[in-house]
Amino acid sequence: MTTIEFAKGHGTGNDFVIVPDHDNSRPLTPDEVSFLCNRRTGIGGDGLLRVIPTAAYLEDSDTAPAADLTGAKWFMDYYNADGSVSEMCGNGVRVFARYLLEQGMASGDHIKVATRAGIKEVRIDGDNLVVDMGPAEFGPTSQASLEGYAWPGQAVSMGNPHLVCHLGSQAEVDDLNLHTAPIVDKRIFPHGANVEFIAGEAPHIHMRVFERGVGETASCGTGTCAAAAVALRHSAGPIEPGTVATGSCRVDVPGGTLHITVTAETILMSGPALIVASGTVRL
Ligand SMILES: N[C@@H](CCC[C@H](N)C(=O)O)C(=O)O
Repeated sequence: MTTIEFAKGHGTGNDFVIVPDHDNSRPLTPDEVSFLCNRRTGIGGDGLLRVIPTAAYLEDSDTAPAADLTGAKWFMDYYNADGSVSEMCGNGVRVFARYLLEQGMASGDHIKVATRAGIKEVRIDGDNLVVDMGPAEFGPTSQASLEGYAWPGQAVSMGNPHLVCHLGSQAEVDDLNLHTAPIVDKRIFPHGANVEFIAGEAPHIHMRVFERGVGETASCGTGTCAAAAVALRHSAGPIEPGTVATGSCRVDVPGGTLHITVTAETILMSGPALIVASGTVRL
C-alpha cells in the first residue's frame, strides 16, 4: 500500500482531486483514479488533476503533443472520474492555476498551464481566473437522444468534444433526467461527447451538462464555452460561413455562473476556483 498527498478543489461545483507528483514518479492507473474520485470510498471528484512537470510529460508521452508545450512549467494531467483521459478541462485549468499559486509553484497575475490541448494562459482577476481557451471549432449538426426523445444539436470542439442542444425553455432543461447518458452519433463522436442542454438566448443562457466519463456535473468550463459560442451564433442570425459570432454571454449552471467572451480569435472564460482541502490518502 502506498500513501500519496492530495488536495481537493472546485470551480463552480465541478470538483477535482489534485495529486501533485513533482518528479512524475507515481503514475496513476485508471482504477486508482476512479477510486480517488469515488464519493463513497475515496476522496470524491468529477475528475483528477495530476500536477507534473511539462518536461516529464513530454519525455514519457508516446503521442506527439497537440502543440508546443515547452513555454509552461507545469502540465495538467487530467482524468475523468471513470479513469479515462480527456484533452481538456476548463474548470480544471482554473483550479490547477489556483493550486499552483497557493503552493508557491507559480506567481504573478499570468500563469501558463500545459494541457493535452496546448498551453492555456490564465489571468488572475481578483477572485476570478480568466482562461484563454482558444477558439471553438464548429462541426456538423447532429442529435442527442434520451428516454425516447431526440434533440438537434451542434457539434463543437473546445479541444474536447461537445454537442450543444438548444431547448425551448429552462423548464425543459430542468426537467431532463440526466441520470443516464444521452446517446450521440458514434460516426461524429467516435470517442463520445460531453452533451450540453441550454435554454435562453445570448447574452444570458442556462445550461445543464452530461459529461463524458463522469455523468451530470454541476458545471463544465469547456461546455460553457461551446454553449456560449452556439448561443451567440444563434442570436446573430445568418452569418457568413467561417465567420465567428462575437460577444459576451453569461452561462448559469447548477453550480454557479461563468462569463464567456467570444472574440474573432479566441474564447475567454472567467470564473472562480477554490482549493478546499488537502491531506494524504492510501492507495
Ligand atoms: N469538466 C470539464 C470537462 C472535463 C472533460 C470531459 N468530461 C471530457 O471527457 O471531455 C470542463 O470544465 O471543461
